[in-house]
Amino acid sequence: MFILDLRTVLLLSSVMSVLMSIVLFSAYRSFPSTIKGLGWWAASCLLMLTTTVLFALRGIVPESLSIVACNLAMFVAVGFRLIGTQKFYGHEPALRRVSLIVVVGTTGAIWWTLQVPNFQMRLLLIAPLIALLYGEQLYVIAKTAERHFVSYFFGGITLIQIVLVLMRFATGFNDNVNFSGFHAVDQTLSVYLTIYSLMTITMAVGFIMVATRRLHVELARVSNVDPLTEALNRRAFSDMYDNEMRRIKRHERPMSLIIMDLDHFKRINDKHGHSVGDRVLIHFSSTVTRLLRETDHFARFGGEEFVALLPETTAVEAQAVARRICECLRQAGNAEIPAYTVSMGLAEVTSGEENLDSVASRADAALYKAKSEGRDRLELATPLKLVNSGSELACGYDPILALSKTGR
Ligand SMILES: Nc1nc2c(ncn2[C@@H]2O[C@H](COP(=O)(O)OP(=O)(O)OP(=O)(O)O)[C@@H](O)[C@H]2O)c(=O)[nH]1
Repeated sequence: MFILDLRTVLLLSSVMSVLMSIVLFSAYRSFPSTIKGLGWWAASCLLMLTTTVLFALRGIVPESLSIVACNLAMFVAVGFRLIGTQKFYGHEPALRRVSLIVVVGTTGAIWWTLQVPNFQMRLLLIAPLIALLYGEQLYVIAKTAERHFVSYFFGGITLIQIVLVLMRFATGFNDNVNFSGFHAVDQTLSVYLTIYSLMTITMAVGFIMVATRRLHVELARVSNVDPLTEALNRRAFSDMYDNEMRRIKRHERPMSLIIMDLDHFKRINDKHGHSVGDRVLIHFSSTVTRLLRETDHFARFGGEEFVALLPETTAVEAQAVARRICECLRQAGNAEIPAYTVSMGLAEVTSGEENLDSVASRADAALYKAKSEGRDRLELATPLKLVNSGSELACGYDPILALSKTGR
């Protein structure tokens, strides 16, 4: 009959658990503090190691250690996995629920080990409690994790853990179920414990995979956004522009680019200080982001100059957006920041051949005009074909709309 040498399996699983917890602790120390939960996961790996070692010592050390302490370590380890997962995905950690389950489970383990020894009852109590903890972990992953391979992997392992624990629970209804030591391990239990050991390691791999993926996403985000305003930076915006250009070539729908420059920003800095100036920039960025569509792109080009790209939007439609932004800003002044205004230059992009520099310089010229015409207004850039035609119109502007201070 095929019986695995369980002590060897448990020894290997212990070594792997140590290695995994070292990897997770090192990630915990070196990953950005915005990635939460890693310390809990690392601690859970060490506790799982304790569980495995105590289990392997059955028959050698007293049952209060090899059974009661072993179950306590397992409850705390699975609880830590749940808390780590909740913290990782930004949920409130269920500390009370986990503590309650640990207390109930451990009390049951003490009672049915030391007072009224009963393996079957112990199993029927402990297995569903562990399944509950894993169930909540699966719920958090399903509800919050991004749709990506690593999340499916992590969710999949958690689901397998639940199935394993429930299968173990089902064996509790078999009156012959027992564990009388490593000398008398039957095939089913041997396979179950081997899979369980493997799952312990696989779960740690899952932690590392989701944490690494989060680090990747975080780094990509940091390298794409301006740290003060969280708007895109110029490089990321340029990539977005190239993507939208490809779309224009396919669908031939125009898009609009608006360059925005805060008015007399130097005065705000001089009068209220740099930190208030920074707050104005943050306020401006969040206001515009709120007023744009999710498919629009918004970037800070430097200083107090910003740019918005509105795909599938004509100049006429973009003017309505610009008007909304100007109106919103005029009502912005409060105790935190002074009232401020913005000037804008708008260029419509109709050709899939026009590069960002060319559109931006047309919009910039319109912006310059808005500034010289009194600020707090929008000017429309000369269409590309007129710029290139060499006609009289090529050096002039055709301001379809200049927003007055009343927004009309
Ligand atoms: N607080 C703060 N100020 C900045 C930042 N970046 C640039 N500035 C300041 O923005 C000001 C821009 O001033 P100017 O280019 O003269 O423009 P302006 O005063 O807005 O005048 P107009 O654009 O003509 O209306 C400068 O004083 C810069 O120091 C920043 O990140 N934070």
